[in-house]
Amino acid sequence: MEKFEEISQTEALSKYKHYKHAAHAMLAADDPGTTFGCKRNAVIMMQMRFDGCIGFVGGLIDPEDDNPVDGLNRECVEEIALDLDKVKFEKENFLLCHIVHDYKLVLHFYGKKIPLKLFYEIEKRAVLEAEEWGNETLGLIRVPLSLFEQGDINKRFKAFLKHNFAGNAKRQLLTGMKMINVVPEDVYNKLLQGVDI
Ligand SMILES: O=c1[nH]cnc2c1ncn2[C@H]1C[C@H](O)[C@@H](COP(=O)(O)OP(=O)(O)O)O1
Repeated sequence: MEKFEEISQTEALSKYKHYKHAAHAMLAADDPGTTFGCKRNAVIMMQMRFDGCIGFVGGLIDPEDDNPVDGLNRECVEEIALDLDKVKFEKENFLLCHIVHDYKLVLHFYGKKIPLKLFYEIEKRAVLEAEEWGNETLGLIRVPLSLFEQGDINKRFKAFLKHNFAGNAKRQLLTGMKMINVVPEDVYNKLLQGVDI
């Protein structure tokens, strides 16, 4: 079983520089819309990967990169044709770092919120322009964040979490959405009812 340990990014980039490093990122936006009468709250972008798992955009970075965020931006251009003049990940968008010693792998995670209009533009551009579309990236997915008003209120989100996730993407999702306040705290707590982080 893979064991993901949280580690500071500084330690990961010094002591474990010789490991493989990957960087992935969460893009999110507030969404005032409704789906079958339920408020959507927000959208988070994930992708269906070539291996059938769900993950975030990003990938392995070159050892020559000064900082993982440079490799991340390059992967975002390849996978979703991200227009870096409009949205670019910066060092300040760093959220979490995990290490898996068995695989000599470090996973850096970033996240930021953007306006909904821009989120939609990124989705459309990815299909038309991304070099890796249909290859590494089989499709973009919006994480369902709507709640029912009664009963099994977080049924949709819990069903989503039953998919297979790449690496520690599920943990990145649950932790990252809290760190960048993707939804208000009360909505976050309801979404996570009965969910193990
Ligand atoms: O979204 C993710 N979150 C955490 N770890 C992930 C995610 N997606 C993949 N991974 C893991 C799986 C692999 O061990 C490495 C490298 O990932 P990948 O994106 O496949 O890298 P390349 O596209 O091959 O450069 O991270």
